[in-house]
Amino acid sequence: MKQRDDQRDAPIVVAGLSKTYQVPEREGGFGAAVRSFVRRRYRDVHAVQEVSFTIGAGEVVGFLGPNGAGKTTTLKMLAGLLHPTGGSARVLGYTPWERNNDYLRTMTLVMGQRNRLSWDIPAADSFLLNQAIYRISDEDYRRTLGELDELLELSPIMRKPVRNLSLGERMKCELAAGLLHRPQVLFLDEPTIGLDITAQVRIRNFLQEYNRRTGATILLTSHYMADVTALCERIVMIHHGQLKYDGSIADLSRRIAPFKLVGLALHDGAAPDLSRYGTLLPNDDGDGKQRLQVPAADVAAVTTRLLSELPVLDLTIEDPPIEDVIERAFHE
Ligand SMILES: Nc1ncnc2c1ncn2[C@@H]1O[C@H](COP(=O)(O)OP(=O)(O)OP(=O)(O)O)[C@@H](O)[C@H]1O
Repeated sequence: MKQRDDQRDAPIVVAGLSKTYQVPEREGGFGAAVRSFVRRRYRDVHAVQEVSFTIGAGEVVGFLGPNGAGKTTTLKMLAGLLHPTGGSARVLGYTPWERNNDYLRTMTLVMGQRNRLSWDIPAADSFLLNQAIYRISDEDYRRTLGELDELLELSPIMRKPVRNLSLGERMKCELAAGLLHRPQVLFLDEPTIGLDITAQVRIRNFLQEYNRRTGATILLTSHYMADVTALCERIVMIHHGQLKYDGSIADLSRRIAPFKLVGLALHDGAAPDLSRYGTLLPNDDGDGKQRLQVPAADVAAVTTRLLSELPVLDLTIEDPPIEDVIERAFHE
């Protein structure tokens, strides 16, 4: 069914979305294996439970959660690969799992851990196949490939068989294959997984630029917080399939970790009792500084005292690492 009536509204609207998998269950041993042929028992795995969120046009949102939280299951439902057990979702006005061709031509799902390029042929050949599948005109194909080449530097790599590419080169080609049809909505599942820092930064910069140029809406999962802080102002967090947080990283940080870290280097020989100024943290940064955890509201007063009372060589004020904030939020 074609449903373009609410396209003016938010491109992604998820309401009470749920997915329960039925997993066959049996005990170990030969007897149990035989019995399971006769009567198979199933266990319910509630992978996604009544999750709701709305994503506006052009937003880049980080979708976070620990292993097994239900992120991939949610993305697969939104990409039309899985039917939910409950709730609804509308993406660009379509119900994803109805798999309307117009819908499939306007979104993409790129999974960092799955290959969709053929291993034995050059990516350039898979791109041509995608041109045919998505019915992209020659003119649009040339233009988009040109842009992707400019941003991802594909020319040196797209004519080699995919099996001969490095992980980072393959990921660039995977992204290009997923974007040739210029989707308006991108679901990205760990797009930088396994890449070295340089390649991660490249992909990150590319996604930023793609979003700026095309206004595409992006929902992405990543276990690298640097991806999330660089790309997303907003995060949606799930845990055990349930929505845990939806909002800005800064608000989460203020709520979960309302303190700052004051880094302090003192002149040689000075060894005062720093616990009078805040909570002294183990020094594991290797930068020779001691770190004090200080309530955000007291930072100005505490640093004034430190500077006037101690022989300070260097003093820094830092936000708590985002990894710590997210970790605390999951266990709140
Ligand atoms: N096809 C399946 N059949 C049965 N259970 C599944 C299936 N796919 C996922 N699950 C289970 O559903 C839950 C959510 O899995 P999902 O892959 O969506 O999590 P995730 O947040 O993407 O995790 P990760 O960060 O490890 O990739 C897990 O308990 C997982 O074991």
